[in-house]
Amino acid sequence: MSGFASPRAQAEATTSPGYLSGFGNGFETEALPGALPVGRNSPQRCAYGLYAEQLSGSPFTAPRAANQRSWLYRIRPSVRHWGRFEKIDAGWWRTAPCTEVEPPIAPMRWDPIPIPEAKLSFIDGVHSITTAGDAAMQSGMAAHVYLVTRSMQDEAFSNADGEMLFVLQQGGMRFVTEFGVIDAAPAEIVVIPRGVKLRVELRDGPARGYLCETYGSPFTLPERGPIGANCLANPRDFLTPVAAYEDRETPCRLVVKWGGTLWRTDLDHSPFDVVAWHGNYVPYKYDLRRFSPVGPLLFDHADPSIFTTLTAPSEIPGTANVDLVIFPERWMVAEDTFRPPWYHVNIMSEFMGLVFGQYDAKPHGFVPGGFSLHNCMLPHGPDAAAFAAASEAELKPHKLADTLAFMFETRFPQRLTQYAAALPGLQQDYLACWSGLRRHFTPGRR
Ligand SMILES: O=C(O)Cc1cc(O)ccc1O
Ligand SMILES: [Fe+2]
Repeated sequence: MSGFASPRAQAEATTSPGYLSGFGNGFETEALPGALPVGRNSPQRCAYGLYAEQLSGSPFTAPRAANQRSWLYRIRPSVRHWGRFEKIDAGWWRTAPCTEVEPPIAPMRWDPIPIPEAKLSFIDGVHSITTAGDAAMQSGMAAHVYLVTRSMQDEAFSNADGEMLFVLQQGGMRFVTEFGVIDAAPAEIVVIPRGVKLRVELRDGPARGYLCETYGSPFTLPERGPIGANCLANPRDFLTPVAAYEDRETPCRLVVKWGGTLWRTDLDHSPFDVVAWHGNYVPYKYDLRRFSPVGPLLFDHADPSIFTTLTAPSEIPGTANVDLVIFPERWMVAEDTFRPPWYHVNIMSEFMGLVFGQYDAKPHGFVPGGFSLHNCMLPHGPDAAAFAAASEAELKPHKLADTLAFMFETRFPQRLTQYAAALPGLQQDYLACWSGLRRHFTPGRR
């Protein structure tokens, strides 16, 4: 899987100018001709007086399929972006273990959080809803809602605690990273690996969306098994930015999340100073509408794992630290089948959000920007209205159109944050959506 590309070939090979296509490739890209050493990583002197630096996203000795690192050729090594740090208030950002609230033994659902008037950068705008596992054990995750009303300016952020997966719901955002620039819009996801510096800017007004922070291994593509070599999320639809750098000797504030604490230092230059890089430890974006769903063609409702877009595996096979599962537009064709999700009690815990449209199991009450939590072993399923409609529906082929929901599904029970427990949009009557599910049992009649 070589991503070799000269600057000219890059432009020809990518679907969009400014991006390299593929997942897990050994990419290479340079913003100045000849900035990348040829055939070696650490020449005695790098071109243009750059420093060479390796960024290791996996242990050196990780098996080939999981081995991730990139080589960065930059104006200063990262250690020169490191100053005297002081702790700053983490706002509503929480890190596992976070035991401030005892998790309620109930399915829960929230209305969308309104975007406030106050000026919130991405760093101030992370509002944690759940945390799971333990960041210091490099295991578990957190589900957040971000509310961003101002661009970061002369500021940079990096997260040592985990990889960040953004699901954009409202408002486009520009992610300026050490590897280059990613522009993303609602229905796209953006993944920023652990330790990669970024600056988040708004593109068209305030933004709201979801953020999964995964403390364990990075997200990767799931195996396709008997599905074969195509469909689901196809590697070529993942886009990584080409190198772009700032040569700016002006003040910049760097905030690093490390051990659940936000640390701040002041630099006298921009840390986005990577002129060229190569490797497979990279940020990327993906348009969820490119996902090619595969599903039941004759009868029954398959497990939602058929819609796994990315998986962050744990040490236990098939038991993800966290999966990103999506519920995209698709045709429903199964005969003699209750087509919406079945009723369910699950060892994995399910955080769900809605990017746009309606979700078939919950036609009302679960709205774009809202979210729900169906924790470990807590029963849930279609609400009474969805059950009634699906039980009576004429089973013609039917398109679930204009819809995009998703789930962060983790092996760990999710703890609720104080912030989420106190949100005015927490639906106190969520259980009532199932109260219309009356008994229909008639032992005398089949
Ligand atoms: O709505 C949910 O809870 C998610 C979900 C979807 C599905 O199709 C089957 C099971 C399941 O948990
Ligand atoms: Fe479920």
